[in-house]
Amino acid sequence: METWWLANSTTAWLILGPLIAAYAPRQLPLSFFSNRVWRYVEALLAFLNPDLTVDIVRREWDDYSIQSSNAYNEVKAYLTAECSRDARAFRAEATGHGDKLLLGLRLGQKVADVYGGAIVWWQPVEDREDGQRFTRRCFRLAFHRSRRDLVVGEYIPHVLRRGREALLATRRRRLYSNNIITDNSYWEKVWDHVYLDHPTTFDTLAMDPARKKGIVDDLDAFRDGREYYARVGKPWKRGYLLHGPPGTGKSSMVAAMANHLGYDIYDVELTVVHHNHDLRKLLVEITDKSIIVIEDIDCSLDLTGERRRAKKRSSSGDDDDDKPSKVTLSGLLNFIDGLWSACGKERIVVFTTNHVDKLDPALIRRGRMDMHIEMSYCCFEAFRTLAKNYLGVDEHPLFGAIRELLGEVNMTPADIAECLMTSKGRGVESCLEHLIEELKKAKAKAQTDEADAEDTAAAAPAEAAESAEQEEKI
Ligand SMILES: Nc1ncnc2c1ncn2[C@@H]1O[C@H](COP(=O)(O)OP(=O)(O)OP(=O)(O)O)[C@@H](O)[C@H]1O
Repeated sequence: METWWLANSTTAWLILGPLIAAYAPRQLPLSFFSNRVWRYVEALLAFLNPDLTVDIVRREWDDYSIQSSNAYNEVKAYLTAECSRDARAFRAEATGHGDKLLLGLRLGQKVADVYGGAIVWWQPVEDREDGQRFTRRCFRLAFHRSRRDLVVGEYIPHVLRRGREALLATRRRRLYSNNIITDNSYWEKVWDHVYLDHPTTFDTLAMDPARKKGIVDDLDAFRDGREYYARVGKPWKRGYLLHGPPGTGKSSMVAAMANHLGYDIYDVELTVVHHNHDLRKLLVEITDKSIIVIEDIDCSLDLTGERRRAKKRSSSGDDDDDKPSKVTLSGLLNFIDGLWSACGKERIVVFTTNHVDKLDPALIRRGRMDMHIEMSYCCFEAFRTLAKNYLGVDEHPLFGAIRELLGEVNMTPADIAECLMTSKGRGVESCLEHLIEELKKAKAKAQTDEADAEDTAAAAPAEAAESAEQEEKI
């Protein structure tokens, strides 16, 4: 009899237990049970369903913002590297390295992991919380409640650390560009990306070697500066202003920086960002270890005009002036040192311009743009790098003539690279001779332009006097 009762009650609990655990209301009115009875019920429920779960969500959001989660990507990388062998259903992704595919867990696929003697379960799931309009994707971690301290205190940090390492090892760097943001795009993708395969490195970038070394050292100090930035209480961010004529290598410098540091590039096209608050949407989606670039910043927005307009408004007392529909200087300054300082780390911002004198000093003051780098016309040392890149030579008897001409004439590295490319296949000597011809032509043109300018300057007072005389007669 006793055995029968035990068998039947055990079977009943095995069937009913999970149902009670799943459906029992969490907050029954306390008046219904005495405290003590309720505690027994809680203990029973815990006994029947002792697992705890933690969701690592892909995107974190509150009522006002949405943010990609680094932790989600790290968990994904960890599971792909360490646990996917036991899975049966996969999701394949291109690695970008040859024909290899990376196999990740498919939605719903459960895998086990063992750590410190504890078994935990991972499952990628998609669900919708009560009251939420949108489904959310997450990795759900389940473990026995007795392992809570081990899992939360040691296992999760271990997973994130290993995931970060796996991401770094398999990562293909990306070049992001921003989409047009509409009012509906709160939940849409604000960045698109392609994989970054730019060949420029600091070895192939043509510029004065001492200045190049200064920049590389500065980048290295930044990359290794986690503790330094924490100690001095500054956000781990750095700003570079690249200025110089077209074709001197500003974009190439950004690519070299990204290749050197192993960072992604976020290329911000400000002309399609219609409001200051849209910059915020872009910013919160940017991942750490990235370079944010705004090219030709002087052309991207009326940075000088906004201050003038502000002055005019305050003098006329007209606050209801039509608001600028585009990003303003103050919006951009907030972007750089407001929110920008408050979230994310290990980020670099780069502005490029052909006209540094047009920029508002507030935008480029030290602290916002920490290092101003002038990209200038090709010097002889820079030419040597180009000769090595394009012709594969370190020395040549014609280098002397080229050195002399480069001291007298301004030619951009882009123009020199073009000369060396167009004469490809003709042999080194012939290439260099072609370049010398081009340099001589450029020198002759510069001399003619200078003479013309002098003539115009000399003629100007005589012309002014003549027109004044005519005005007097009238
Ligand atoms: N310093 C340089 N070192 C090596 N190559 C260079 C350099 N400058 C220019 N080039 C060559 O010229 C091309 C154009 O250069 P790049 O776009 O980097 O110049 P830029 O200063 O950004 O020009 P722009 O102001 O017009 O955008 C590059 O693809 C590269 O081949």
